[in-house]
Amino acid sequence: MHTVIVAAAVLIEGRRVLLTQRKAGAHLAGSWEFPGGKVEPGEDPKAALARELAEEVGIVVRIGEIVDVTFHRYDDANKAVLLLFYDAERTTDSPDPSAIDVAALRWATADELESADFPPADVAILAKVRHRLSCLV
Ligand SMILES: Nc1nc2c([nH]c(=O)n2[C@@H]2O[C@H](COP(=O)(O)OP(=O)(O)OP(=O)(O)O)[C@@H](O)[C@H]2O)c(=O)[nH]1
Repeated sequence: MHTVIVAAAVLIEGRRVLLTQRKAGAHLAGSWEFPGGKVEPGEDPKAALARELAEEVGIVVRIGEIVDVTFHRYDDANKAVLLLFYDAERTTDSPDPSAIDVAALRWATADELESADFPPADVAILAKVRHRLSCLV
């Protein structure tokens, strides 16, 4: 089994976090997730994340601190993922996000983050994001 390194964004604006939905035919199709994707060999994970956000939802971001790191084995897909979750913020001149290479996107409140809608690897990050959103005034 091989391990894939994945970088994903925690992008919060106005008490909501940006989520994307996986496309039909992909691993975990239909799941909601934190936008991001695979880090290519030799690529800086932060640069990979900025690239993925531009490709998938057309936004320009600054990548901040690491929020969480998770390891999860997907036996059904015969792969494991090392997920690097980073804070991200849109630059002031960034376009609004649009669903360019994802099935859909939405801005979710803390109450809307249902673990069942997300990949099993996201349990810990969901708890952190829920907590963070509920602390915002
Ligand atoms: N972006 C993102 N990926 C996640 C999250 N949680 C999680 O388990 N993943 C997994 O991390 C991998 C992300 O890589 P990707 O988006 O480039 O995956 P992919 O479908 O192109 O992979 P494939 O080419 O192996 O089928 C997927 O297996 C995805 O299920 C998350 O919150 N955000």
